[in-house]
Amino acid sequence: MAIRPPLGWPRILGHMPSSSHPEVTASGRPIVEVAVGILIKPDQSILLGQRPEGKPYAGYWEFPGGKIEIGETLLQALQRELQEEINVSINDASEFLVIEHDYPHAYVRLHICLVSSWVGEPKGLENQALSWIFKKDIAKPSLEPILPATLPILEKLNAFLEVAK
Ligand SMILES: Nc1nc2c([nH]c(=O)n2[C@@H]2O[C@H](COP(=O)(O)OP(=O)(O)OP(=O)(O)O)[C@@H](O)[C@H]2O)c(=O)[nH]1
Repeated sequence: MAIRPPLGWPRILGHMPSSSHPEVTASGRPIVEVAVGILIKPDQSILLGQRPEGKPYAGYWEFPGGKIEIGETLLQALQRELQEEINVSINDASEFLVIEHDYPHAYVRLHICLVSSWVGEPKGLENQALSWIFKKDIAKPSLEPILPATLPILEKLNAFLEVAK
């Protein structure tokens, strides 16, 4: 099955959301733009990683990714983060979803992309644990705890994969 976003979705991988003046929320909090990658195998299992020590929510499970740096496009940020965190290189990705979440430490906007092709075997380069989740467990993985903003992504991915069957 080809993994691609629903028809009509904007192609934003070349979009450069960061600038030296980040967007702010109505209450004045800067919006932190984040590139997030869902590695998905042909059998539709997906990769989660555990947040390393020293970061907010250390030990929580999340998708690989991180903040988009000034001057980077979404795809460039995703390529850099996946290389730095899990040692895989990618040429392309498909936009899947954008969600925002208000954490005590930051207000984040997550640009979530599906990645169905990569080079290299994923390996936690920041000493973080990695785990493949089978398709049947995507809606409710047994891994705990999971980042609050990552849970709705798993639900939406599960629904998307069901429809795309
Ligand atoms: N990578 C990733 N970040 C997520 C997910 N869900 C979620 O809420 N986030 C939030 O998005 C932000 C990502 O920032 P990060 O701290 O991982 O970024 P980074 O790797 O650039 O870290 P650094 O600033 O230490 O270099 C965090 O506030 C994190 O809580 C997810 O599934 N994956």
